[in-house]
Amino acid sequence: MQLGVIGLGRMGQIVVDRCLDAGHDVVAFDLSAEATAEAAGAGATPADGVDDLCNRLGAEKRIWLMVPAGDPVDATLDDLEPHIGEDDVVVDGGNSHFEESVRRAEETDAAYLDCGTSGGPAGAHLGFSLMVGGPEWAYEAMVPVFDAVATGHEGHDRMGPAGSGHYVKMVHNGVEYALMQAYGEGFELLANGRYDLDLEAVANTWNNGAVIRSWLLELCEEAFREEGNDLGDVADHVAGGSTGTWTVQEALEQEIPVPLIYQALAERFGSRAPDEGRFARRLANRLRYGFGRHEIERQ
Ligand SMILES: NC(=O)C1=CN([C@@H]2O[C@H](COP(=O)(O)OP(=O)(O)OC[C@H]3O[C@@H](n4cnc5c(N)ncnc54)[C@H](O)[C@@H]3O)[C@@H](O)[C@H]2O)C=CC1
Ligand SMILES: O=C(CO)[C@H](O)[C@H](O)COP(=O)(O)O
Repeated sequence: MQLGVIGLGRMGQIVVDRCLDAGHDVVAFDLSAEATAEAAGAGATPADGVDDLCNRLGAEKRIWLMVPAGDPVDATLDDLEPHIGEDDVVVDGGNSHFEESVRRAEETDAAYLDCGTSGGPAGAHLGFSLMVGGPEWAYEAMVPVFDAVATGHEGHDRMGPAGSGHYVKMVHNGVEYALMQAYGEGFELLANGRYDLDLEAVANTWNNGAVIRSWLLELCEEAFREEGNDLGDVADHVAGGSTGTWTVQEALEQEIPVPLIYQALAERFGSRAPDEGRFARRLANRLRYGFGRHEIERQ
């Protein structure tokens, strides 16, 4: 199958690589010529703009957007608009707000799939978990690509109509915040508690059979191994926060209590005050690098 990929950063490059590995033809474009060249080096056909990318795709175009959420998605859709019609499929694999995705699905001539993507750059070899919203026929048309980009056939599913994929991913991120906060608080207590503990060893023991084992806990283990038991110079500052804010806003609107997710979000905002040296926040800062390759802020 032939796929156009627009946005070739940490995540888009993996979409390209995994599609090429699965035998698909990829036409790739990024505003950064360096990123486009990297995709070409992996075997994709480089395009020098959205027009060029579309001209290189045949009929029934299949296009994956992996640009930052917000204006870059709308700008790319504006550029695509003269080239796409009802037989084409556009996938937005970024962290867009679900309501924006509903609007875009209504405004776009092509079938529009909002695709929540989880796994981060570190999941390159394993594949992603994909939560897809939009028309069923378009989802079915993209299955060969989803099979390649996800962990396999079980790694993707259609959640429902337009917006539902990004809605599920938004809630996923809220859960991610709360889990990070829970691990952070536990390790903060252990780091400052009664015993002189090796936290990497604790995390390793928990990861082998404990009820609370998980990938995030494996990333805690990696953080202690690489930064040291006291997390070295990792700062008490947690960036990000938009997807968690959306989750809490939606919970308020639906009158669903989400106190843990709210508290985790509040801790992030609290971390923006002068450095208090909170261990839980320093671990969250380091974990965001672990799963998303978001820059570690250091003291
Ligand atoms: N990093 C992560 O762990 C995850 C990221 N995401 C989402 O995936 C999307 C992409 O994230 P990353 O790859 O991490 O970002 P990134 O910053 O590494 O890459 C974004 C790329 O898009 C390019 N770009 C920006 N505007 C463009 C435009 N108008 N046309 C063409 N290229 C353009 C940039 O030059 C850059 O190469 C975001 O929505 C992000 O929230 C989703 C899941 C996990
Ligand atoms: O989606 C992700 C992980 O699942 C990204 O890493 C995202 O950037 C994390 O959310 P935020 O930036 O709101 O902390």
